[in-house]
Amino acid sequence: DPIQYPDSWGYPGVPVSRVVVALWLGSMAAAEGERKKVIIDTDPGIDDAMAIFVALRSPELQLLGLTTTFGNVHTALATRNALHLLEAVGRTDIPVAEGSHVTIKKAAKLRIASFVHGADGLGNQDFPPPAAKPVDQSAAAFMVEQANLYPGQVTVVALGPLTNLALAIELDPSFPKKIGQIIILGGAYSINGNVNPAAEANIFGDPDAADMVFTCGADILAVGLNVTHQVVLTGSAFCNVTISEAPFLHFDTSPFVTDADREKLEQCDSKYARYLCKIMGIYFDYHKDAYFIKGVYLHDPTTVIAAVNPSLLTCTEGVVRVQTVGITKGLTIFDNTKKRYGEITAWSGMPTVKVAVTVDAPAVVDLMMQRLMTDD
Ligand SMILES: O=c1[nH]cnc2c1ncn2[C@@H]1O[C@H](CO)[C@@H](O)[C@H]1O
Repeated sequence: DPIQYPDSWGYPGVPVSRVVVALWLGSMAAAEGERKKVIIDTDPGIDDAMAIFVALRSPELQLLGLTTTFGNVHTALATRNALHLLEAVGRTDIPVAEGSHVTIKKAAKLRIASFVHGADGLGNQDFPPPAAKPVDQSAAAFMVEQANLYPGQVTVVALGPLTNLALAIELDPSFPKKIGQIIILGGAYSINGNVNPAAEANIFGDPDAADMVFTCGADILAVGLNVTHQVVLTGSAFCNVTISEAPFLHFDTSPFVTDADREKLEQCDSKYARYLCKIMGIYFDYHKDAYFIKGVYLHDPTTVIAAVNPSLLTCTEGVVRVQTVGITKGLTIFDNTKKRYGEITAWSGMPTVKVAVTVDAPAVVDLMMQRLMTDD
């Protein structure tokens, strides 16, 4: 039966049936359903902490869970840190599933980047152990379960080595078709790596797993150092650069920067910014030592933002294979598929992936700052 709306609703005197109301409510529900369901596979990690907070603060995303891996820290510590980060911002409603402690080939000797993030992965802050525990399910099993629960709708944002995703593919060969998208922070496309001139850290961490994932046929977007090295959170205050380093500086040498992003974070009072400012120092020190810059690369937040607002990046499409042995172990080689080679290659007939080529870096930094500088 018709409902009479008040004039102020813009339906003067027009009876609107309950069907219309039902449709309207239905579309509200659809809008809720349109939040992108995301699993973040992570090895926290200072920029992982930033990325997880950006995800938590983004209404475009629904964080289904965190899965943990090795890389910046060992997996057990990654799990502890993931639980701790959720606890620090009051989001213990989000499950954490622990991932593999070894590479896909069961190698236990891992390359851990504690020199980038501190021995505890979070700036050596001596945080107390979290009260919560991970769920009783492996990271790979959690990914497979969620992909089956919401076929075609789940995005995995992979911020560490790709072992858990490779295990998910082994566990369920239909996983690549059921997962909506995989956004990978990994590789260095036509530029040097950060472990050595050939390799980026996440791919170097488990090149065999990476090659499996890149060739699995899923909808994949790879965000490499060629993109993330353009996205810099600028640092504040005095920069201790000696004159001998000056020829290598990418940025100006003026000792004081007053409008730096770090300073803005320090001056605001959100719980996210407060937490991050506590742990960020060592990440800044590392960038000063390694790259001679007054700022830090936003690898992980940029990758989460590729899920939040894909229009901030452009990409190309082709086949990516990973070198798994030798001095170029971890090298990602992209075939643009524009040439028909005279012989069959390791790239021939392989599924294509998308590789990010440009980024609106100021917009990515702005979006991250916006999300982190306000509370819920
Ligand atoms: O020099 C490095 N060596 C190892 N890992 C690094 C380095 N710089 C950053 N990351 C970490 O690895 C990912 C990007 O490759 C990021 O997650 C970052 O935290």
